[in-house]
Amino acid sequence: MALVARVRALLLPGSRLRGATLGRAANGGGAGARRALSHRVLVEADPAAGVAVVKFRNPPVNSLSLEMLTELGICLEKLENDKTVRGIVLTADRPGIFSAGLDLTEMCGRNPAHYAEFWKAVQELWLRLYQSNMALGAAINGTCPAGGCLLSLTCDYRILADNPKYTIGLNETQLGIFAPFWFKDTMVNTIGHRATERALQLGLLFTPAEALQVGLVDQVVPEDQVQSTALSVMSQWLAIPDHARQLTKTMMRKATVDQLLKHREADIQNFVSFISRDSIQKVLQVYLQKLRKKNH
Ligand SMILES: CCCCC/C=C\C/C=C\CCC/C=C/C(=O)SCCNC(=O)CCNC(=O)[C@H](O)C(C)(C)COP(=O)(O)OP(=O)(O)OC[C@H]1O[C@@H](n2cnc3c(N)ncnc32)[C@H](O)[C@@H]1OP(=O)(O)O
Repeated sequence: MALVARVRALLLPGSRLRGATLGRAANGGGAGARRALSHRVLVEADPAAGVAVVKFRNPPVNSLSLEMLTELGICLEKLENDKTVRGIVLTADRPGIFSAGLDLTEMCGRNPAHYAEFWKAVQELWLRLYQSNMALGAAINGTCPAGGCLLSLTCDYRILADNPKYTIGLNETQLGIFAPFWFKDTMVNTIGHRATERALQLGLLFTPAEALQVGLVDQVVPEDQVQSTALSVMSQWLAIPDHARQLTKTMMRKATVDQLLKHREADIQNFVSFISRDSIQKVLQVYLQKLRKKNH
């Protein structure tokens, strides 16, 4: 059975995320707040506010492995079907690393079928987030490179913790790979063409001050206020009638979404043949070894 189907089977039947019946929170949250948990994602829902906080908990670095992409996708699907939820805030369960981006071990030393399955899952999560009818906010409480940055860019707004260690950007070229067209389009839609061209060619990771200046994030706040600020900004988004906000969002994002939908299969094939090249495998392995050497 493909991994997506396996995780789905694991999560759906007896899952604590099943249906709309999330458990009541043991602590924290408003009256009636509910808490649910899959292996890698914690959901804290506050039906009174109409908001769910989705927390990444995939140690050590919240990398987007196939399992993580799948679990996150299933959680989002459930929340989208929950009539009490109108907005979602994405954040890391533990401050320090929002997400280290795509899991490099999924792109190294595997076979073409695995690369295709992985890339399809990346596309699916992006499509789910970028087309979501929910208002989406990112409470970025840690470093946020590459795929982590992409996740935050799918949201309607971004709040970043004021810590110079928490850099954000699409740094793919620094690894010797590059951001595909729909990563690029998502950034262009946020900060414009020229700033994206510079950021992507140089693989820039922006400090909070730089990210604010270029418009990659909307607000930089003290570290202990990231989630509360994201929730308070969410109340502004939810003050707008849903249908009007959703139609506007669709109008703004449709052309970008359509590009990927139109070229989805070709994009998978391009990824597989690019990532399978010996030269690309070599640079990824060297990069991973460098990361690992730090710790051994
Ligand atoms: C011609 C047609 C072409 C068509 C083209 C189509 C597609 C284009 C091709 C490819 C597109 C790919 C797009 C890729 C997107 C990505 O997201 S790539 C991932 C980029 N991420 C990074 O560069 C971040 C790397 N990590 C770090 O910089 C640091 O780990 C950190 C996040 C700053 C955290 O630092 P620290 O707290 O010090 O933790 P460690 O560095 O010690 O890491 C702990 C362990 O975690 C492992 N790890 C870190 N990041 C990743 C990762 N992304 N994936 C997998 N594993 C990761 C690290 O190796 C450590 O492991 P050990 O415990 O030492 O074994």
